[in-house]
Amino acid sequence: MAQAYELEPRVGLGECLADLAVDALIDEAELSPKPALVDRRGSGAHGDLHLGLMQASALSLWPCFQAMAEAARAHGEVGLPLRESLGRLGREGEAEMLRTTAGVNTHRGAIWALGLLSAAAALDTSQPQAEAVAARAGRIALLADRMQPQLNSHGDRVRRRYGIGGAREEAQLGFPRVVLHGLPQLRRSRAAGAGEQNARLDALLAIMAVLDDTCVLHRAGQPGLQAMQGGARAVLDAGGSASLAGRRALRELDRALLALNASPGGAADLLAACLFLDRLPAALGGWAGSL
Ligand SMILES: CC(C)(COP(=O)(O)OP(=O)(O)OC[C@H]1O[C@@H](n2cnc3c(N)ncnc32)[C@H](O[C@H]2O[C@H](COP(=O)(O)OP(=O)(O)OP(=O)(O)O)[C@@H](O)[C@H]2O)[C@@H]1O)[C@@H](O)C(=O)NCCC(=O)NCCS
Ligand SMILES: Nc1ncnc2[nH]cnc12
Repeated sequence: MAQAYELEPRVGLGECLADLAVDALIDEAELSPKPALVDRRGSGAHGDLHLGLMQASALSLWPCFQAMAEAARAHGEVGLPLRESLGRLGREGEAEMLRTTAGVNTHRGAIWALGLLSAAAALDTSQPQAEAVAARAGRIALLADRMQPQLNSHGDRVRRRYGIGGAREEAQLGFPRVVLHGLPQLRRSRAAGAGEQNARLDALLAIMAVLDDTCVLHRAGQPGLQAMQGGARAVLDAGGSASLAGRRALRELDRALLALNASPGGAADLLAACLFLDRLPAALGGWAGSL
């Protein structure tokens, strides 16, 4: 069963969306067993991350998501002023995350994805369906932030080396891996009777099977990306994480990615985006209030 979110009348829209975003991040972090990622079992392929840090990082981002939603309501439309407000708030959110984690990058991609989606959801509460919200987020992401400092990120280096789009393009296209792969798989697995945790694992695998994850490419190159995409497809083809054969294939995938030091951190962020979008219509149902 999907989690139910009900708005208390006194809770503001920004607070509601920040709750949804943080819940999605915490649910993603706690979901287990995820291949080579931080979960309840341990740190996966990460020497510098653990579950407590992921939870603390998620909680530290609540004010950032609330402020992004409020900025969207204040600006009232997709445009450069909103894009540049979100860029500034995103950079402040990153700084707060790094203060909380003593410099470890836990959720950079998640700030980007969930920040855009929170803003897009706040812009038009009468259209809370995943496709509409993701498309609106994409229109914001297409605008160039003139204040954006020159990047020399892992993602930037990998994009130039392999000619792939990365986190920015995923958003600009309206989050196709979430809307066309993760969400449909989440719903298919639920409908087939998989428990909620297995349905979420299947959604993660559906995203991994098609994502050019710059985190994996940076750590393990093309062999890592092929292992991630092919291994995730194999789990789903074997019957998904709720089946015995699928569980075996999932253990194989975990072992293969750990051996390659390949962590699908981008796919994990997009699973959180998927959970956020899945819950949004129920959370915003009948919303007629203001901030
Ligand atoms: C546009 C930005 C997202 C910057 O993107 P860019 O690609 O230039 O920078 P990165 O620093 O590499 O961050 C991108 C992160 O996005 C996730 N990701 C990867 N691939 C995809 C994909 N195909 N689609 C969507 N998302 C993707 C991924 O995040 C996760 O991995 C992080 C850990 O990565 P890394 O730091 O490389 O860590 P390690 O491998 O562990 O490093 P070492 O130990 O080896 O050192 C983790 O945080 C997960 O979240 C990518 O890392 C955007 O950030 C930006 O422009 N920001 C500026 C402010 C702004 O405008 N904000 C807007 C607010 S709405
Ligand atoms: N569970 C997780 N493990 C490692 N990196 C991540 N980035 C986002 N979620 C993550």
